[in-house]
Amino acid sequence: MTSNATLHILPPAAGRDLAAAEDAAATFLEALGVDLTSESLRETPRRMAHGYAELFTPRAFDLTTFPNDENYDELVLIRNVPLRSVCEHHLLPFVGTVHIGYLPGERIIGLSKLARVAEHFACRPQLQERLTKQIADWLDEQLHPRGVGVVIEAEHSCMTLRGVQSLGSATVTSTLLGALREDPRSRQEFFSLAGVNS
Ligand SMILES: Nc1nc2c(ncn2[C@@H]2O[C@H](COP(=O)(O)OP(=O)(O)OP(=O)(O)O)[C@@H](O)[C@H]2O)c(=O)[nH]1
Ligand SMILES: [Zn+2]
Repeated sequence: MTSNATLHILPPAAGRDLAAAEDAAATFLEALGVDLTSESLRETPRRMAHGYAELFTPRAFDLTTFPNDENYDELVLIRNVPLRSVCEHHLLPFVGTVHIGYLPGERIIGLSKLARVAEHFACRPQLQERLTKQIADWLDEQLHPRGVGVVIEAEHSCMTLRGVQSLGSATVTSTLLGALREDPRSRQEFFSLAGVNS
C-alpha cells in the first residue's frame, strides 16, 4: 500500500443460492415445529435467507491512504465503532464495539476505512478472537504502520439469550502488533485512549 493510494476491496466471492437457502429455511423451521401456513409466517423462510445473506455481505469499499507528509508519529485511534457479527457456532449475532488504533509509518489511512475494514471481516460467520486478529493483520499488511491495536468488546447473544443466559456479560479481545505490542508506554497509551483498563 505504499505505491497505490486507493485499493478497491470487494466482498468475498461466495457461491450463493438464495432459492436453495429459502427452501432449506422452510425445511428447518418446519422440522422445529413452526407452522408456516399463516400469512405472517409464510414469507419467513425467504426473509431468513435474505436476512442471513445480508449479514454475510460486507459492502465493497476503497481503501484510501495518504502520504504522511507531516510525519505524524503519535497514535491514531478510532474508538466505539459499532460492530455486529454472527457467531459461527450458533449463527446468533454478537454485537458490540471495536476500537482500532495505529502508529503511522509512511502513510496514513482514511479514518472511515478503519470502520469499513472491521465491517468487512465481521460480515461472515465468525469467532471474536479471529475477527480481532484479522482486522489487525490486514491493517498491518496493507498500511505497514509501526504498530496496530484492535480491541473488541461484544455481547454474544448465544451466551446471553440462550444457553448459560449470562445477561449483560461482555467478551473483550485484543490484538496488538509492532510497537503497540512491544513498547509498554505505547501499549498503555493505546488501552488508555481506547478506554479499556489494561
Ligand atoms: N472462543 C469463542 N467462543 C465462542 C464465540 N462465540 C460463541 N462461542 C462459544 O462456543 C461454544 C460452543 O460450545 P458447544 O458446547 O459446542 O455449544 P453449546 O452446547 O450450544 O454450548 P452452550 O452455549 O454452553 O450451551 C460456546 O461456549 C459459546 O459460548 C467466540 O467468538 N469465541
Ligand atoms: Zn455462539
